[in-house]
Amino acid sequence: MTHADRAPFGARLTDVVAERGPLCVGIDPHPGLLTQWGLPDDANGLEQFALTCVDALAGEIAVLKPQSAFFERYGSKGVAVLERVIAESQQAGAIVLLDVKRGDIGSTMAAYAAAYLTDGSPLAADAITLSPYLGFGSLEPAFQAAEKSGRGVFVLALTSNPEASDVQRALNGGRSIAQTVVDAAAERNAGITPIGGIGLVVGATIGTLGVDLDSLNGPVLVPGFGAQGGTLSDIRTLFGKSLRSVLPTTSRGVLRAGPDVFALRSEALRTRDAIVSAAGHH
Ligand SMILES: O=C(O)c1cc(=O)[nH]c(=O)n1[C@@H]1O[C@H](COP(=O)(O)O)[C@@H](O)[C@H]1O
Repeated sequence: MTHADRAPFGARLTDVVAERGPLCVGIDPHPGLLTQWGLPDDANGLEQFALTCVDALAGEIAVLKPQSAFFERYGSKGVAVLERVIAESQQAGAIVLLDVKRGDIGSTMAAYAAAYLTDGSPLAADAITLSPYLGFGSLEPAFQAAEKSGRGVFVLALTSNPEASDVQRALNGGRSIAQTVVDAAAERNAGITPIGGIGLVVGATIGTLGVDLDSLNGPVLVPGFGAQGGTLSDIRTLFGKSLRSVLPTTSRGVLRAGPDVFALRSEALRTRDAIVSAAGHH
């Protein structure tokens, strides 16, 4: 598929979530998980792990989120596995959100956009994660490449780690940094139906939301439930009426059910069903 016939990301995400339910599963091949699955901590073990995840999940789960670092640590062989994970997951109908958390000066950002958000690149995914630490505006080349090709981005706003609040909750002219990220994303998503392609990342573990997401008009990726201690009830409390655009994501919480393909798939489906009933979705 080329950018000419790919629908905008917000529409594609909305459709796949309507069909498959609101869940993203992270493909995070931790060395400890490889061991638990009886696999060697090398590129062959990585390949078996990652392709088992694709086999179990890509035909059923709306979004898969491979975490790049766990592939990069095996060098070029690991990156080759990541390329297969992206291509084979897309073929099975999943949206692939490549978790790379990029952010750099504009001209270098253009090179990241060419690598991850442009047709013809072997690492092009449907969306990537971005860090706004160099300023939201520095991410512009990624926004443009994504918009042009029916792809999306998820910008870190309130991350799930305990160190996050020093920076993200700091005030800038009376608004928190996180709120400035929300507002800048909202401005770019305004008027797009059903939703815009600039998503945000807001952790399930953050305690209180403290930002106003009402005008975002974009998806919210919510990591941190499961292995990091966040619960579905935390998600419901945090997002209340904006719950419809929330996409919970979990990695270890599902991956620990492997290596059996059926056990892995049923744990993912069980998680998805729990989200659907907690949210009163669909
Ligand atoms: O962008 C992310 O995906 C992300 C943002 C965040 O605030 N917290 C967070 O945990 N993540 C990622 O989400 C995944 C969480 O994995 P588990 O804790 O195993 O569910 C990891 O790949 C993290 O890198």
